[in-house]
Amino acid sequence: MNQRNIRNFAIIAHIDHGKSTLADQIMALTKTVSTREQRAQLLDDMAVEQAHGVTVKARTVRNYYQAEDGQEYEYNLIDTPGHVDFNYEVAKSLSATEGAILLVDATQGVQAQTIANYRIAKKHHLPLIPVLNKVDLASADIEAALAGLHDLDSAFTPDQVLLISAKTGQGVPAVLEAIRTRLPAPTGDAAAPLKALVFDSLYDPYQGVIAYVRLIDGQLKSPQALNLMAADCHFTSKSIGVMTPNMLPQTSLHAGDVGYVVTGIKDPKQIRVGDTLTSAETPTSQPLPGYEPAKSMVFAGLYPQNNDFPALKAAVQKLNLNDPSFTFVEERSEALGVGFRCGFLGAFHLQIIRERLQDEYGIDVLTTAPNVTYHVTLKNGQHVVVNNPVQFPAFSLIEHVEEPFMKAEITTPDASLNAVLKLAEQHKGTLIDLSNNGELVVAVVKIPLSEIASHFFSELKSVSHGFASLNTTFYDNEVSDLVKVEVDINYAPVDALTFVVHREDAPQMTQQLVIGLKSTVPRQLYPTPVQAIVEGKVLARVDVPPLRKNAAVNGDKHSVSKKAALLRRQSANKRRATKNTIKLPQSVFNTILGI
Ligand SMILES: Nc1nc2c(ncn2[C@@H]2O[C@H](COP(=O)(O)OP(=O)(O)OP(=O)(O)O)[C@@H](O)[C@H]2O)c(=O)[nH]1
Repeated sequence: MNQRNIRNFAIIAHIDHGKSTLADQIMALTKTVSTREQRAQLLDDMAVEQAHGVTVKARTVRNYYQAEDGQEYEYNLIDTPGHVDFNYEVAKSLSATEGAILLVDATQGVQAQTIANYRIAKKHHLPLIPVLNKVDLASADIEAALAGLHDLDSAFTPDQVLLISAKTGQGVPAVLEAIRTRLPAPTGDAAAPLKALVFDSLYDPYQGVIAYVRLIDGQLKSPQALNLMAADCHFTSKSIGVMTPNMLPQTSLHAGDVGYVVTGIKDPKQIRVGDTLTSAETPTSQPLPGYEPAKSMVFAGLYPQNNDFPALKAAVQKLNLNDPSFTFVEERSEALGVGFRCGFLGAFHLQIIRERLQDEYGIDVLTTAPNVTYHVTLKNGQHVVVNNPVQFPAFSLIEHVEEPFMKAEITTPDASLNAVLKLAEQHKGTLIDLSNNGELVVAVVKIPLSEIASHFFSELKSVSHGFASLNTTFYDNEVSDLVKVEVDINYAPVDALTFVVHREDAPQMTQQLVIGLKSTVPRQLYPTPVQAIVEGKVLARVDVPPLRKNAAVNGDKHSVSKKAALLRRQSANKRRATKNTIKLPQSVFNTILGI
């Protein structure tokens, strides 16, 4: 196809504003998928996506559009995720496009994630088509939403904004026309040496690594001798093609096209998203700038449930190829054996990775409590960076500890502002700015990342009746009063239960933890003490009751000799048990995730 007739675009929006529904509607209108194939949310086909109703991975689909000018156009659509944890995917998708549709739900107007995505697009200098969705709903407030868009960008005047219902299809043909008339065609040089951006990849058990590429210059054929420039990895393509959304083989791809390359490479480590693909014989002189690696914010240990570490390792490597935004290094825990310490973009990302390991690779993992990165300055002046609570230095050696703080932009209706600010305060947030954007208030709060890493987002949704939205960026590392909590079960420390908390929260959290552990630690023949220890002192303790009645307590009904025999047996068991460790089920480790 002539480059003039190609448009590469993405749809960006706040979570649930209707991106996937619009993508499905575009595929239906361009007859990319036949009605027989049509099923709601074609693009969100990953099991985790259907379970949570959100897009996790960006997708690519080629559509052919018969425009009003009588010509046929190639529309390469890249669907992007909407959750805060996946901003990284959005930036990756956008770098493969020449423009985007900025979709806003008319019942909610501009939200935090709309603003964040808008800024990412502007950073890439991408032209945007503003679109208001869900105008079919009675609760749609078009006037207010138009005003919000105009506040966001003065170029978004009401006559520029398209009104649609992605659900009924109303107004969607005008969006298809706007893509052609308002977004530019790619401008690569088809005669120049091949230069393509690898913007995504996945691992196929039969074909090896499949790379998704955007051709900037030149042509791609198959088989062709190719090179990944940053990795200096030479290979010969097995086949090439486009996504419709299923893989459709092609004989060639040209500058401006988006497609896939079956590389045949079996080692996932060889391919990095952001790398430049070129011809091995006539390489391009200048590689593309590539991506900045994503910064891990939340860390947790992942261990195989069934001790099958090699299987976990293979799965983690393959999954990392498809989602390079999580990091992993091997670690060993006394309680759990060999596993990985992984870094994630946020707590939701951790949950998604865990579920993908289970859905896509059949691997059940044990996870430890998530933590952030601590910067510890020791009394001897040494500086230590801690990503694993077990390595948190002894309290007697510590001068001070710094932890990451985030700048959280919370966009909320005026009515829930008080509840939202109270919640932020409970989580040690301090208000640094408050401004109005129409009906909405934007509160900017400085808050420790550790406080928002697990449940903050859902609490925020609940105090604001679902209306508040959150966008976070790194603020600074600042000094906090933090302590390490160690947990002993039957007097033996369980390293995987170690965590770091703010000193003021330690009494309440350790109490909650031991109460939780009382019902999850498997009962033994003798009472099992569970202790939470902070700086050498036991802060909280429970005894897990024995499987059988305790002779020492319930001895009345027995004769003296029977009682003595029972006591002897129980203490012998106890002596043995301090050496053997009790096998702990996942529920024990979940207790810590729940508090
Ligand atoms: N009434 C109405 N509902 C819509 C419309 N567009 C989308 N929806 C509904 O809104 C919900 C969210 O739509 P999705 O397309 O999944 O939203 P999304 O933006 O892709 O969500 P994420 O991928 O999670 O960011 C779904 O229940 C849709 O059926 C519309 O035009 N009208």
